Amino acid sequence: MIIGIDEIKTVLAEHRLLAQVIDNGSEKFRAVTFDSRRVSNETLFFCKGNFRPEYLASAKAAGATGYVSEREYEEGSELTAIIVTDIQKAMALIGAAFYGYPQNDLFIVAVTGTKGKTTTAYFTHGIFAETTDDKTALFSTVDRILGPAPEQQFKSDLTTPESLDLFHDMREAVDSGMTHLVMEVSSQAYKRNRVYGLTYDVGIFLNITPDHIGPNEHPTFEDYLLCKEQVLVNSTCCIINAETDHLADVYYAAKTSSQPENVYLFARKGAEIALDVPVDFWYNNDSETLHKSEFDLRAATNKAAKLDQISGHYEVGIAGNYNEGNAVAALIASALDGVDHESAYDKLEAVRVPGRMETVVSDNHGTIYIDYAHNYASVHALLEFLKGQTHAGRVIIVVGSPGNKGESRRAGFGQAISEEADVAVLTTDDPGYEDPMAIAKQIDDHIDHGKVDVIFELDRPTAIKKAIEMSTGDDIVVLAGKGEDPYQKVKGVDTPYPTDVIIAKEVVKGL
Ligand SMILES: CC(=O)N[C@H]1[C@@H](OP(=O)(O)OP(=O)(O)OC[C@H]2O[C@@H](n3ccc(=O)[nH]c3=O)[C@H](O)[C@@H]2O)O[C@H](CO)[C@@H](O)[C@@H]1O[C@H](C)C(=O)N[C@@H](C)C(=O)N[C@H](CCC(=O)O)C(=O)O
Ligand SMILES: Nc1ncnc2c1ncn2[C@@H]1O[C@H](COP(=O)(O)OP(=O)(O)OP(=O)(O)O)[C@@H](O)[C@H]1O
Repeated sequence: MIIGIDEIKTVLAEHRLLAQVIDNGSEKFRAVTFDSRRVSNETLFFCKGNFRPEYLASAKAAGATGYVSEREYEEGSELTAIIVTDIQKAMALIGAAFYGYPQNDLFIVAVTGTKGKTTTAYFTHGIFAETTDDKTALFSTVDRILGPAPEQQFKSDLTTPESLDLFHDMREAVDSGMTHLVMEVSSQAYKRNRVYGLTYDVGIFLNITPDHIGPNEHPTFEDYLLCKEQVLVNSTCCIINAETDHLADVYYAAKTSSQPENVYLFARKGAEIALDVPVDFWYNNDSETLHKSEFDLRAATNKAAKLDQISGHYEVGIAGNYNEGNAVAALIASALDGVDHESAYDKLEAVRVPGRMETVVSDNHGTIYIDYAHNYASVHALLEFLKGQTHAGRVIIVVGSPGNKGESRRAGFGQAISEEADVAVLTTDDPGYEDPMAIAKQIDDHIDHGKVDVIFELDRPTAIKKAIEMSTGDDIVVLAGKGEDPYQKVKGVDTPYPTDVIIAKEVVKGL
């Protein structure tokens, strides 16, 4: 790939981002990166985030011939300097141009929401994989799928990648024959302008509850909501869960860029809708067990009747009644691309998401559920669902909360535990640079000790062992928050961790 300085200047000027160009003769760039460790000859280097000038010196030594930055650096002397007013926006725009606007060759479904993004992305991907003959890429928190080769399928580091990585991966997907892309879009992606300028064919908004509010994420809930709504503002068609909090705000955001006939609302039958707009699709639970849910979906407006191929009966193979709503969103998205009912039905049943609702069964102790739930809404929904499904004795939960992010989760865990659990084993979950005991105590501060027994055990494998060993056959043991995450993030280092599932299986084997 190659990009010329004139194209860069035009792109930036059109978006009022160009402050100055100090031209040192570089006409073209053959690579773009924000990481000095990935520089090659004729690279355009981006100085962003917690950047240090020595990175630019390293980039220059490695062959960079130009840099983009919000200010001039001595370390970049002799390089062409492109000075911009917003580095993150500039990076997204230049990234799209450098990789030849790969988004134009993809039908893109973007999914956002506090909870259910990954599951909905997997449902949507499952349907499209079937109907496009596996020509659907996936950018999710768990996996990235860029093409058919094994090396094009790998674990993600971020939910929504940095813009240059995003457009690079889209280009690779297109060049590998992909026609569709399903991507999760985090609020942080908008906060950091990783997806600036990108538009989607379909945007899905699932729900919003307080989360990701803290020093490195969003300053306020309002900021979090605003960033999430940007997915709809940048989508041609919008799908909204009409049961979401702040529905009016979310709906008005969708209407800023989509005609009302392109905005679809769905809800569970009987739900009270907080806005006077017709719901396009209603779904109704037929039956649910700990292994699957069955539901019926009906089009309810003239607009929805045009997508009537998805009215019908469905089965999803991931337990948790909230997954029905996630599946409905995926069905509407697929209908907007003309997918027919039969193939959709078959695929939904088979879709699984690693680390969501996994089960380990023990003989004389409780059944163990491992789930990625990691805020108030998801822990509450999970525990309520499990209690409704089993005639359980006690609910024993093993849980921690990450350091340096999502600080509001700590109070949320305390609240959900007080409402739904009997015993809480407070432990470690990605403490970062914080003291895990201090985090555990903050969760404990929000637990009602009249209802819940609390045990502190910071070594997570030992916490899991204690929880399983104390359980009896009627109890439910829930290992929350890590799913199949194979690391504990400690002081900036991804420290290998066997996963909750493997630890639970080992404990059960040794009982
Ligand atoms: C707060 C935030 O979003 N930070 C992201 C941001 O960090 P940053 O720009 O400050 O980059 P940095 O890693 O500190 O390094 C600074 C710069 O120096 C460069 N560098 C560094 C070392 C070197 O030797 N040479 C060099 O050039 C780096 O490549 C980088 O460009 O850009 C980095 C990628 O370049 C991200 O890894 C990093 O995400 C951090 C790890 C993170 O935890 N992000 C979370 C909050 C996040 O984004 N989460 C959302 C999901 C949230 C949800 O569930 O809704 C997500 O989309 O994943
Ligand atoms: N629609 C929903 N409402 C409430 N809880 C949900 C919903 N969908 C899934 N969950 C719960 O949230 C957990 C995480 O689900 P999922 O990974 O799909 O969400 P996510 O939005 O991708 O999460 P994150 O942003 O934390 O990565 C699930 O394991 C489940 O417990």
